[in-house]
Amino acid sequence: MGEGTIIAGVSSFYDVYQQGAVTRCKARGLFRKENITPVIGDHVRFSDQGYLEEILPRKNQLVRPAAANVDQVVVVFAIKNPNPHYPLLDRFLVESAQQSIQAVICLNKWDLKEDDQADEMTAVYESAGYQVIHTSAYLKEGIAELRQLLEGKVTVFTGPSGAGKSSLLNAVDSRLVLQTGQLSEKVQRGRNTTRHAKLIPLDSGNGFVADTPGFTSLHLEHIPYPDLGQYYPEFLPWLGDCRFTGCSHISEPDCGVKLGVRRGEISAQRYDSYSELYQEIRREQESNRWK
Ligand SMILES: Nc1nc2c(ncn2[C@@H]2O[C@H](COP(=O)(O)OP(=O)(O)OP(=O)(O)O)[C@@H](O)[C@H]2O)c(=O)[nH]1
Ligand SMILES: [Zn+2]
Repeated sequence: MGEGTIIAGVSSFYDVYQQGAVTRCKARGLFRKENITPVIGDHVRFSDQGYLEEILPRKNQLVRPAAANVDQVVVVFAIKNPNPHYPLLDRFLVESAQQSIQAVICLNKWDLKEDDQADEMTAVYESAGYQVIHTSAYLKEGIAELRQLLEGKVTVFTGPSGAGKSSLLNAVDSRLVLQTGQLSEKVQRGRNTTRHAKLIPLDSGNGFVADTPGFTSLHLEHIPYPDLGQYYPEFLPWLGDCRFTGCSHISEPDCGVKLGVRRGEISAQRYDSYSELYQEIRREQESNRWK
């Protein structure tokens, strides 16, 4: 009997990583009957005959990509080319928060910086409680910090297409991208090719990363709209000041969150993106209720 981490899955076979060695295992019918699908990141036990026997309890589960036991999500945005779309960044952050996964923001292409905008954004997100790192895959800046961040953890890279996720992974450890085969796939089949997500073991043998194809939009209608405010960490200290329980922080009087915005403790940009997202998912969920 062995124990390890699933790093890749293709139909009903799974590659299980255990101290540098990979064993290809087959899932038993048992899992299908119980409606359990093994995913990358799963800690599993497998038999000497190469069957998956047991999936150990998951600490969390990410939907896109399907992965379990993720320690952190690194959300990569370029400061230019393409220009950052901050409401989309907020959606990535909300999705991680909802799954109780720590998110770190990586502002890439720092070599293209021309004005103070990226510094201002850094301040907005740092004051909201996020760790923000600055990188340039071109100039190899911030790469040591990024590498350190990955050590000993299971990390999923996400962010819009073209932000530089593959380039950063390549700068951290050239084997990472070679193993995903992504660069060559891109050349052969054009951009945005879909692949199965894989966990790639870091050079040090301690930690894994998964790259994901870039998203250009992210729908969050699975998040109940009354909960949305909980996923903006800078709102939390103000929630106790709302007069009404279940306050939407939009139209009610005596709202703690709005007070935080007036006092300059919550960024107006973050509040506006909250309010827009709230109304969008509320509309969606209310119209579904009558279907
Ligand atoms: N100037 C500059 N360009 C970069 C940097 N990092 C990546 N690029 C360029 O940005 C483009 C997109 O980089 P990728 O690494 O393919 O981006 P990605 O996020 O993996 O994109 P998808 O696979 O589509 O999700 C490429 O042309 C890179 O050469 C950087 O730090 N500075
Ligand atoms: Zn409120």
